[in-house]
Amino acid sequence: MQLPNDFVTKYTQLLGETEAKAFLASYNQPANSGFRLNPLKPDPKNVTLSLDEPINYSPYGYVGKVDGNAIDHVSGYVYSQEPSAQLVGAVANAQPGQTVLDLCAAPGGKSTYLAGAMANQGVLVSNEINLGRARVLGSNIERWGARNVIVTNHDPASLAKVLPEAFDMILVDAPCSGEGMFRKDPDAMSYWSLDYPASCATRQREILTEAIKMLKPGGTLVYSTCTFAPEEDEQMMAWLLDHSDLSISPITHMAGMSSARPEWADGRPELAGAVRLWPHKQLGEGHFVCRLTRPGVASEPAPRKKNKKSRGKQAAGDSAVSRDERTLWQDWAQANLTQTLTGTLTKQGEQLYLLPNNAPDISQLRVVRPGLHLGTLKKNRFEPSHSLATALLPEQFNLTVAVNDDEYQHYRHGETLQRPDLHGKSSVLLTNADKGFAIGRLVNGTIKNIYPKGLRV
Ligand SMILES: C[S@@+](CC[C@H](N)C(=O)[O-])C[C@H]1O[C@@H](n2cnc3c(N)ncnc32)[C@H](O)[C@@H]1O
Repeated sequence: MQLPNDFVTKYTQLLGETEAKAFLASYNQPANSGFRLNPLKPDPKNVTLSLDEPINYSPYGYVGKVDGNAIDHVSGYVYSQEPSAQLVGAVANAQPGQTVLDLCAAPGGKSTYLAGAMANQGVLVSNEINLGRARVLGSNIERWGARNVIVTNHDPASLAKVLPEAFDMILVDAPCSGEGMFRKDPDAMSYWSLDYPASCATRQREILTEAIKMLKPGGTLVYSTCTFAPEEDEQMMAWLLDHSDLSISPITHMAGMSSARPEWADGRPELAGAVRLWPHKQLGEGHFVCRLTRPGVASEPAPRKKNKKSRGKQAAGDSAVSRDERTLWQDWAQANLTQTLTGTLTKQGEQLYLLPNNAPDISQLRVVRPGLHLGTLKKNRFEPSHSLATALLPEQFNLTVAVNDDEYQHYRHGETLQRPDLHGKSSVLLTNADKGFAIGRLVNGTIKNIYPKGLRV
């Protein structure tokens, strides 16, 4: 790979001749692929991918390449994520019941990690500034089957205005100069110049300034990049220490991890508590991760104030859903599901969602996905959402239909399936290799295809 001359010179000066040689040579090696299993699934290891090469710092992580059309991927049993990116979720260590923000979240690698660790308890707000990318994030959250995720589309400053001190944990996986992406995406190199890290750093300071406003006292902030530039890594953390009450909470080292380099910033020793993953020292593209905590103890959240503007047309809250609409959903759920789902019904247009319990007030936010998508409210009829296929367990459906590999392909093409022995009309969960991947509509022996057009092959 032809690296920019300035890049070579910069890292030769920083690392010294010998280490720089190994580092720069790593760019001639192929990129590493990895994936994570989904702890939200009933039997997460039930996948056809090899689990022979676990990633030591990522409890559900393995080395290997995912096929996007395979049932493991389509059913949300696995998420493709290169090994070193998995350290971020591991360090964040999100807990069930927490209120968590992933501020720069698309396409969702870290958010799916956090959601898996939270076990559908608590609330994860996954925010993405770019609407197109926020929609991709929404569909990855859907495939992963997480039920407690609210996907928003905001710049950090406008989010901070609405959600001050709202989160126990905030992840800032910052937009960066992406020096760890060059192997995966050589085009990323075309943006690079000697000045590029400094311009990325300006944006990172803006993002962090807003992020810390949203952190509760006692909360944790995790900052990460996929670049090696000290301007965006150690120097950014030194700046944050000077501009906040946060302090670094050192990351315990495991094989392959290196300490961050205080001497590449202002030399303060605590910066060594952050971690660098280098491509010449471990299997992965490279990352910088730093965990910081805010002093204090979080107080109980203040009771929600009713917002005058949003009353009546509230985006969040049961009040937005009429009694008839609620009945449509409840009738469908009673006929097709074995368990009641908890949360607050909310709607966007004719789309019905289940907002997780204890969700922050989202009525002032631009929301792409307010929790679990339940389905579409039609006139006198409820159409279940595809999300239910990946978010619910097979035993939560009254009727599941196992399909073979050919039928799996056919259904994903948009074809109907035949089951002459099944009578009546109902919704069914379709499974392949015991994994729910789609909802179908049974009408007297025929399973009509309601697979979303955007997901068809
Ligand atoms: C490194 S990527 C995030 C990757 C993601 N966390 C994952 O694991 O899949 C950074 C994200 O920040 C977003 N971004 C760009 N400018 C931003 C800004 N000024 N404020 C917040 N986010 C921004 C980008 O659109 C991008 O999706």
